Amino acid sequence: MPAEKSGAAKPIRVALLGCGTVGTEVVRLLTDQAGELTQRIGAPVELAGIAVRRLNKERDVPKELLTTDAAGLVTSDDVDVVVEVIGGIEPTRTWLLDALRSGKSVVTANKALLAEHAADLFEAADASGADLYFEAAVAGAIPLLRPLRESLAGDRITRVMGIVNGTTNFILSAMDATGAGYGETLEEASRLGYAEADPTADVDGFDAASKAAILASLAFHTRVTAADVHREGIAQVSAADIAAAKGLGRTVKLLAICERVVSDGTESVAVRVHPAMIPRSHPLASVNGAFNAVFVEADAAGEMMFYGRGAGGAPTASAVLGDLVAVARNKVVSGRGPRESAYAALPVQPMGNTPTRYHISLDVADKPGVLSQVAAVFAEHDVSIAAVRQEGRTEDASLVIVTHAASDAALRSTVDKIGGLPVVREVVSVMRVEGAE
Ligand SMILES: NC(=O)C1=CN([C@@H]2O[C@H](COP(=O)(O)OP(=O)(O)OC[C@H]3O[C@@H](n4cnc5c(N)ncnc54)[C@H](O)[C@@H]3O)[C@@H](O)[C@H]2O)C=CC1
Ligand SMILES: N[C@@H](CC=O)C(=O)O
Ligand code: NA
Repeated sequence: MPAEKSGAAKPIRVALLGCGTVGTEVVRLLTDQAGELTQRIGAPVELAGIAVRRLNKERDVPKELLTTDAAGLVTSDDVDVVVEVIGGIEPTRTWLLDALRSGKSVVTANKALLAEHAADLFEAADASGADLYFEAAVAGAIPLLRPLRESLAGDRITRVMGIVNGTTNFILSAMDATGAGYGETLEEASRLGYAEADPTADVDGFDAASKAAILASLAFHTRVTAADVHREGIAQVSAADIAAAKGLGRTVKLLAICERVVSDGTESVAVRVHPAMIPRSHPLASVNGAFNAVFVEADAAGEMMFYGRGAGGAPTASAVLGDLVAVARNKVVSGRGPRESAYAALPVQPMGNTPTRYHISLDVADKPGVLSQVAAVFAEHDVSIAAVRQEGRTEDASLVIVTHAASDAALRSTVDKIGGLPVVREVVSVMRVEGAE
């Protein structure tokens, strides 16, 4: 009789690395749902140990499981699966490679590690036949990586675009809704467990860039690392930018955009993270707080939207537990989940070549000929103007310009040259524009 039907299946022994915001919730869910998980997996799941940095910190987890010997735990014969919720590159990379090489399946929420070292980790997993799952690493609780790796594996994905960082979305939403300050909102995001241990990873766009690299790799069957992603954070987004967006019926969001590009018959990928103005009528405009939402476009399936909680202890632990059930089920039937799929080996297009649209808000001298001087700079760079609005008949006139799509390099040079015109007092706001009017 198969082990899962006999009721005497060997327990799946789990090593947990890290017991912070996410780790504590993983322990809680594992404990609260132990009976149901056994039914779903066909074997009980048991915690073999929890690796922490300090043993004496107050935590609501079984004290007898705590250890500071993570290296010993991950290769212990008593462990079948390693769940990593520490974060960072080292020493977690070494521990996870050791675990995979010794045949233990790995579940991790660590996007920074995956975005830099996926190739090594998958290679180690292949060498021993272990599983590597990481649903929590992108868009927290939202099932997104499993759909890309499995459900859409028969289709051709052309674009993945969305909001993948809860902390910055929390900050931008508050700035837009109440005019709240940047610093106080970031503190609140950290208190709620959304921000990374070093929140500059969130605000400077590193976290979203790691997630974009993972999404592009899975969607396009290629290898994209964080270093391949054009990255801009939200530190430069000012109250003036938010006000300018509002004036145009738009709002500002930090977007991750992964696209397949075909030029002269050659295929490449473009992967970028930057703030952008989107119309308030756009579905992403109503994604607020720590929520995430991601659009996926595929040739046969068309457009899909994935929406839910992108950060926080319990939502992230939900994704970790889903992966744990998957790898435990595979262990029970001696099966394996999907391996790395990077056969396409597509080049990454530089940001300068990527077509984008800009919103530019200028403080100009209101005298005859200003508009024509500004328009001449656009023409010189082959950038076509979609809309112009001039306001004020005093010394403090403002000129708001929205362009049609042009290469990002041409738009950047246009802005630089305009900023140097004597009639332009200040370039008040420059931001990319996404989404149809
Ligand atoms: N908090 C969230 O909303 C989400 C977090 N993640 C990822 O989950 C991972 C964990 O995040 P959080 O729980 O929020 O972080 P956290 O900072 O609350 O927890 C990490 C824990 O690891 C411990 N730790 C650090 N170095 C250690 C070492 N050498 N040995 C043992 N323990 C060590 C820390 O003391 C801390 O308790 C990170 O990779 C993060 O990017 C992913 C999605 C959402
Ligand atoms: N710091 C991240 C946590 C989830 O990945 C975020 O804010 O989205
Ligand atoms: Na997810």
